[in-house]
Amino acid sequence: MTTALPRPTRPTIGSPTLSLNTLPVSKTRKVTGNMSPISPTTSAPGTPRSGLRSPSSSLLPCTPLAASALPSPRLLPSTGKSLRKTVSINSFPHPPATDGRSSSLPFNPLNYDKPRSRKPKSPKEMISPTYVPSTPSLLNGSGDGKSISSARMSDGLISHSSPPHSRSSSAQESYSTSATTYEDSAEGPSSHDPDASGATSPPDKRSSKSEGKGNVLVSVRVRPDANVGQQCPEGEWMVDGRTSLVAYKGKEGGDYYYGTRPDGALPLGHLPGTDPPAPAPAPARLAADSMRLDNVFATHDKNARVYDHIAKRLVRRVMEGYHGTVFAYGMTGTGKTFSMQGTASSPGVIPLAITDIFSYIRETPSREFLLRVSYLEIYNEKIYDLLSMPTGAAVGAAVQQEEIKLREDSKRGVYATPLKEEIVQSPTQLLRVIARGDQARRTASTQFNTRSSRSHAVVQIVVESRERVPGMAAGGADAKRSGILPGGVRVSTLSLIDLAGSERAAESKERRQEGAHINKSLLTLGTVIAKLSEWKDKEAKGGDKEGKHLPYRDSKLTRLLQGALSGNSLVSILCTIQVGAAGSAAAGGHTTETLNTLKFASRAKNNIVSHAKRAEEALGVGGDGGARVLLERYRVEIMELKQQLSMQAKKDRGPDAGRDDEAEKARELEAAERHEEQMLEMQLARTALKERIDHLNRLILSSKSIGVNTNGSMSSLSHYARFSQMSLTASPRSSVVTSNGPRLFPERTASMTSASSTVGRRSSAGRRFSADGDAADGEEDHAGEYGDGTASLTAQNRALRADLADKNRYIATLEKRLLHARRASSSRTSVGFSAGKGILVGEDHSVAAAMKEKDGEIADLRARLDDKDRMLTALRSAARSREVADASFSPRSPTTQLGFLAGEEPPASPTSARPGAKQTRSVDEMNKMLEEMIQDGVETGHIVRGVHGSVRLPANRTLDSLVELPHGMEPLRQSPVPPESHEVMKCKSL
Ligand SMILES: Nc1ncnc2c1ncn2[C@@H]1O[C@H](COP(=O)(O)OP(=O)(O)OP(=O)(O)O)[C@@H](O)[C@H]1O
Repeated sequence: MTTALPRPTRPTIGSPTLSLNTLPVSKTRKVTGNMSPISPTTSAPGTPRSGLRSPSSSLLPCTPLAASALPSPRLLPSTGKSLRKTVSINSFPHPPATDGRSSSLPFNPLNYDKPRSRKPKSPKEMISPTYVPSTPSLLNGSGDGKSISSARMSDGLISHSSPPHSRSSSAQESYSTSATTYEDSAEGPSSHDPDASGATSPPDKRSSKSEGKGNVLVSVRVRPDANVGQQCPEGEWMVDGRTSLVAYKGKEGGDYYYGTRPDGALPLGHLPGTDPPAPAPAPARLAADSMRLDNVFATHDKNARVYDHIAKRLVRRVMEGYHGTVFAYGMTGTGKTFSMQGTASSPGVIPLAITDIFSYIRETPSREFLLRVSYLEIYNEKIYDLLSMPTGAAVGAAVQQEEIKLREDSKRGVYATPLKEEIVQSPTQLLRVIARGDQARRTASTQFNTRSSRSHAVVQIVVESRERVPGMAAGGADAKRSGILPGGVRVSTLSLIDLAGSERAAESKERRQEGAHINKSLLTLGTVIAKLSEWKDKEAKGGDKEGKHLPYRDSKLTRLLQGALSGNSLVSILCTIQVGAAGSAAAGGHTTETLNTLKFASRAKNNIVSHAKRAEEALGVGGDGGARVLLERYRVEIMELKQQLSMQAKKDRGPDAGRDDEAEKARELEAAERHEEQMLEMQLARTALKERIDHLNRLILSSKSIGVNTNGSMSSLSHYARFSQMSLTASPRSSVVTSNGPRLFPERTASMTSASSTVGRRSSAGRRFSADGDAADGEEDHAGEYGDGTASLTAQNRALRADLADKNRYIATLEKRLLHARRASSSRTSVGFSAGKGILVGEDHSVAAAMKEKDGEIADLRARLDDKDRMLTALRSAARSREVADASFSPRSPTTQLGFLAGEEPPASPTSARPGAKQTRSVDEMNKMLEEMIQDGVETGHIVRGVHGSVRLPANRTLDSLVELPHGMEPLRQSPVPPESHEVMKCKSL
């Protein structure tokens, strides 16, 4: 089945150390010193250029052969060594359809075939019905009391049948690692019993018993010799995977057996937690520390098989809450990196573990998980963060990094800090992170390995998990409502360590220095492990429980492994060796090293006693340990953020919504105000227009009233002429006053026309100063209504008063408008006037300009008002003079002689004066003055004298010409006359 891995997604949860994923770029490792980069030509066929490791094509499974059948000595390792290629995480192989492990095609994590479980080749291969590992262990299954259905294969390895549900690990995103699976039939796929001791017993009891001892797996893997093809090159060595036996029958070093004796009788060596084996008829030179190994992998065993036996169970336990450590130990070039990282066609422990981790997560919907990964190396006794290394750094360039130190606390044990941890959410993402670290790791060409790891590399995957409460994920609303919080968070760590290889003194100084550090740290590791038995004894006696006498601090490696070595972790050790026929390159000079490795394995198996316990569930985020529980921290953070969000949303809905409403209301209000303003403006404009019309009407009427009395005397004519002139003079001014309006109310142009028409019509009804010079009409008019002249003066006075009142009203209106405009904060809308155009609503005018204009208008109006006052005073005076004159000539009107117009002040001292003479004189003077004025007007052509003594404008003159007053007349203050006013005047004059 072809499946596709999901594309890596960026973590949605932030972390202080979270960084964006980067795609692996170059697969070549950074090399140090004189290391020569791997040549593409040295890559095994089918290996992608990414620098992935792949097995040599010449390395094929071999069958143990008799020493006599061993091939002849091979080339020197330096010349015939197989090449090392870095595992390309994102180019892992497509598991082949047949066995899933022999494809040489580059692996594409995004699309590969689901591998099939490996099946026994034939029934004959099953030679042993059941194999129960002798060491009780959570890792080999015996320790937890679970039955492991396993079958020994013809090659001596164990094959366990897979429970139906267990293969989900090889579903999407998984590699087949199924040579061995263990039965968890009692556990449902969704209920991985965290109790490692079995499903039939109360978890805690059983686990406390079983967790006490023997949780160390020690395995040996023999690397094939590239120069001998499929033939087993053991020579003095015998490797039997079937019986987990490695035996050396050397002439010099004696016989060493690791594993079951060749005769299959009894295991060799002492098993921890069991009675010492009965004295066996061991070979004479049986090594004292020889003992049974958990697994011996022959040269033809693939990485998947190795993983299945040494790490699969441990990974599962880690997912269940145990700390787990897997490390590869061995001489340089023996296959540690090959086993841990693997190749494109044969992924190693790390990628397979990652696959299983995510498979487990998929199989466990009842819990939620959070994974973070760090990757460090110990190089020359210094710790470097491989995830913080600058990518693309020059080969051998000094890496500037903050010094990473090891610290210890009661909950976390020993840990490196500051170390970048990346949260990962998919296998691809995790693999890429590790691939990035691999690129940064220091490698160099050595005598035995063209790409020798010059550092110990530690991948740490921290697994946080918590029981998922249905409907309450991440402390959601349901959780809050119900008040039930999800369970505590369990934190466990899987450490996958690829140690640098022990080696002899190298030629180059740099290599020697590196080698010295490597050897020293490995020696310290060996010493610590060797002393563990001593510590065990002391611990059993109640002393040195903390193992203070153990030299953990002698090297960074042992310090970092302290937790695992002291038993807090499940441990699986893979020791890699390379054996060869006597005299072969593989054997030559390496026997001692190989034997040392086996001794190390033996000691580790003997001495390391794990009492690993499942991690306690951390509740809350307090405390040292709790503070690192990101799952809990994030849950709390998410809750807080959700609260903030809801508060914010409320705020937004409340005040903001209120703000919106307010804004809406404000807008409406503004619009309403604007509308009101417009209406007011219109109203004002209408009012002003009406006032102007009324005013003009009054003026016309006034002009009638002051029309030259055709029945009267010349005095009367002169009076009327004079006043008519004044009135006419005033009329334009009055028109000017109202014609100032157009500047403010240009919309009245049309109305103005109408008004003018009205004026014109009315004028036609009673025109006095007809421009056409129709004297007859004028004289008829004069002869009519105002024959006596007295009434006309009174009427004129009244008209002037009305005009004054109009002006006052108009001023009040303008003031009101000005006030309103001042109140308005901005010049949002104003009704602009444009000559000849309609109302322009919405034009923006600056308030200041409008105010200034209005101020000017008001001042102008006030000035005109003054003019009116003066004119009124003059009229009063004239009226009085006339009345006095009338009284003096006509005894019929004694009452009017001293009469005053209503509201007029009486003469200052009517009784003291001699009215007769004075009044006669003043009337005469007045008549004289008027006559002079008329005469002036006639002489200058301003006025045409009619037949009956009436006056009119000449045909070619307009009212404008009347502005030029006859000599002696007091000129009234002139205001600018807009064109409209002339229009009006013209209309009037028509
Ligand atoms: N089991 C194996 N099958 C095929 N090839 C192997 C096996 N083990 C190792 N090799 C090859 O041997 C070479 C050296 O292996 P590797 O680099 O893993 O050794 P190492 O122990 O990590 O060395 P060092 O300690 O120097 O890093 C590589 O080219 C690798 O492909």
